[in-house]
Amino acid sequence: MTLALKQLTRQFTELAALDDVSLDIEPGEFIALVGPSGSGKTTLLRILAGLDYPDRGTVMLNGRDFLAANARERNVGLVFQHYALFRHLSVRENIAFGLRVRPRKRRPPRADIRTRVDDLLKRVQLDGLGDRYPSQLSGGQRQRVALARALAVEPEILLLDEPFGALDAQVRTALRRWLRELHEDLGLTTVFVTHDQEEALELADRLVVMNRGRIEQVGSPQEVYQAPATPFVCEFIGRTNKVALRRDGDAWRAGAWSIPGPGTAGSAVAYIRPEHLALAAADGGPGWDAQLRHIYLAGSVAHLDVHVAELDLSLEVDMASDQLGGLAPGALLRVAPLHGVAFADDCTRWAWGTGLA
Ligand SMILES: Nc1ncnc2c1ncn2[C@@H]1O[C@H](COP(=O)(O)OP(=O)(O)OP(=O)(O)O)[C@@H](O)[C@H]1O
Repeated sequence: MTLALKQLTRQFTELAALDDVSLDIEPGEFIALVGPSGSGKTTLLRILAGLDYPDRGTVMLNGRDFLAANARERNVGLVFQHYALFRHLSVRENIAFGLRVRPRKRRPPRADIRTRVDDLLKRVQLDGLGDRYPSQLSGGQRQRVALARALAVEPEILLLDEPFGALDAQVRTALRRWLRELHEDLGLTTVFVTHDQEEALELADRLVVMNRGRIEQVGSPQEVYQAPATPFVCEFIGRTNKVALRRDGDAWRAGAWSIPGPGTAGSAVAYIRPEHLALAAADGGPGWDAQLRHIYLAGSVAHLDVHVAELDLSLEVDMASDQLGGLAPGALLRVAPLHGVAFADDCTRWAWGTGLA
């Protein structure tokens, strides 16, 4: 039941909202669409939902034209960021709506609808609130009702656009784990739009990173994080340090540190994750002399701001808080990149260190 998107293009203005997007979504997959505002995520979701149509391209499901089916026939569940509930219906009635409006032949008996609504209320942790009206709920509770309503019709494909955008961090974390379990329990195929990278990295089987209507990279969270395919992905997913390199014989050099690398271009940029910078006492090994400026403690992780005078560059180094020892601002250190990827001016990409591709 692969959902095969081929060369989708959607043009509202001169700049295409979707530009030649192709993607195969496998049954049971949890896909996260990530990208900056305006990159085309919602447009893609709306096309899958049957709320919009591409100017070019196809979507096939089991070899059948998915775009030819109307929104109801597609068997998708939808939750948008501001997906209004019916204000004049109670929570129960909202959840039951999709079942009640079915043609008589496909409509479950009343008692079954009641049982299913009870079950969904429990699943979204709103049992006891079924008789309230949307105006009597918090924003987060309303989104959970919207989710329950989308699930009531037992969709095969669940489409979610920033469903937890309105929730506070703790509830959000709890709900996303719950959503992942639900996705597995119900055997759903889920496409999830989020601005929150951490959410995407934690939840998804595969991330689709979008930029200006195009797909920059598709891969598992680990692939996208550890082996970003483009400079955009390096900067958009996770945090990274950027170090300018120049060609030096067979190597690429930044001050006292150099790495081998291909290409004939004159300059390049290395992208190094904060946790891939190692700190050591100043012993003259490969790396840079640096001074520790600040330590920002964030629970189990410490973010260190170190300054490399020879590059006139501040770098962010992450380490486990319990490894800090006696480190204090002002300390003189040696900083050495362990892994990273680099892109030369002519777009040649290479990785160094272990565990990267
Ligand atoms: N109905 C429309 N008419 C004109 N332009 C539109 C329309 N819908 C979307 N766009 C434009 O298409 C581009 C992609 O929009 P889209 O909503 O898909 O982005 P997004 O990645 O979902 O952004 P966000 O994260 O802010 O929701 C934007 O430049 C947007 O302004």
